[in-house]
Amino acid sequence: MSAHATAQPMTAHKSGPLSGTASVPGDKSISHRALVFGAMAVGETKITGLLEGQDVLDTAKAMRAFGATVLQHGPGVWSVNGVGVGGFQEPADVIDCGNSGTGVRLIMGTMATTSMTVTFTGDASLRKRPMGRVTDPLSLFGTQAYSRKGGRLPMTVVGAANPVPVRYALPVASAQVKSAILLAGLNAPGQTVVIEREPTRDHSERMLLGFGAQLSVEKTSEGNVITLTGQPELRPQTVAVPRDPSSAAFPVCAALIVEGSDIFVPGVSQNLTRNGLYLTLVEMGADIEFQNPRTEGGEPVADLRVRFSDNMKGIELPPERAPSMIDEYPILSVVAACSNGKTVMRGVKELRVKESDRIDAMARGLEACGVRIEEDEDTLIVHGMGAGGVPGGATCATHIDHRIAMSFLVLGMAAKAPVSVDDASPIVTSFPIFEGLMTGLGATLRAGGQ
Ligand SMILES: O=C(O)C1=C[C@@H](OP(=O)(O)O)[C@@H](O)[C@H](O)C1
Ligand SMILES: C=C(OP(=O)(O)O)C(=O)O
Repeated sequence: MSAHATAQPMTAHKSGPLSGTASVPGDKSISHRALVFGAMAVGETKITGLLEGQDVLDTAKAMRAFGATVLQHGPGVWSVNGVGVGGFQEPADVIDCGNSGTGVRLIMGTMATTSMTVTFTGDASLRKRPMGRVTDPLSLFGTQAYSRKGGRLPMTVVGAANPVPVRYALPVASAQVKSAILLAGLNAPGQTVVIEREPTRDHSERMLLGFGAQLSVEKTSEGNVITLTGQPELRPQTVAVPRDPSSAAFPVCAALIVEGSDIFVPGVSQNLTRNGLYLTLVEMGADIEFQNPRTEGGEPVADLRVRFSDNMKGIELPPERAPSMIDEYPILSVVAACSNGKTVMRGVKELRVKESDRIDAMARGLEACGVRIEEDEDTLIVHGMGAGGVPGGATCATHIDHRIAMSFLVLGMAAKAPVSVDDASPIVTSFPIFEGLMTGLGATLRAGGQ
């Protein structure tokens, strides 16, 4: 099942100017949700622009195991014939979510308030990640979970047959935890309330409303108070998945640091819960034009024209921005290395529980490439070496983490000497066309190490 059973080393060489259009695939968060919410609805949900990355394909497989009919009709064009949570069947085998935290946590939420018992597992990366953050609040509904030590997968979840609604204040800023509780709340009679002090990506709230859920969001001094009324089934939808701003980050950042580049990146989300990287890059002095702002698939988007920016400056990022760019810190740290002065990222300890410990992975790889780093549990500081100033010439460990692999390959496009990654195979989880898209812009990526 693992997308990365065999390691695939890859090397990025210093690139000439990048040019052309970078059309990135569909948003991963919205793609997972389209499949899961579609399965929880009764009837046919039609999806266009679905990300066909391994994480999302694993969620499609899981939804089939619960009894939904999930079909691909063409590239990105899918349908889900949902049976509603009430019509879910107990999967006959273990649900393997591969590399995907979003997949496993959302799916736990969907079955937490049913009378089913489901065993979940994942690849070596997912089996290290904490699941207690989801099963603790789910236990308030009456759900039980039996896991390996430390709340790790494999884990068996026994749904609550007679769930009670829940009121829960999130102790960590996590859209996955928020979403799992909301999905469990759908099958609990009465009102389930989730309070988030710091806003996290709001795709579940937006999409659940489209799928006919009764949900309100109130902004209070405690933060966002999200109230959802339990109801037996959702209404099927037509979902047009917008492009993924977290994937767009890679060609955008590559163009900013590769001398002479000038690229066009259409349809990048301007959703305030996702656009922290783009705000940060502008503050650092990036040459990005935001053109043709509009709404696509229910999300505010703009087309980006991005040009090489040889005089970007390091900044201190406001910690409260972290949830809106949580997956973008690895690639930001590459831009920081190619900027002048230091970039200070505080309040980022969540990065330690992603596909890898991303603070450690970026720190070690950047150091190997000649960049000075400071770090503590919750902080990463990168001392910039200016455009074209990073020596490179190292092989960086990716720890089964797609974003670490892509970040170091982008660094190799701008560094003095090639940069290799020990394993590029995890890239298929979120950005299966990364290699073709980047080489199409003019990058030189070669299979194998140095
Ligand atoms: O809800 C989602 O789709 C996601 C939420 C984030 O995780 P957390 O909820 O753990 O912050 C993010 O890192 C992940 O890539 C996708
Ligand atoms: C953290 C990520 O994904 P997930 O939590 O779904 O594995 C990511 O894509 O960067």
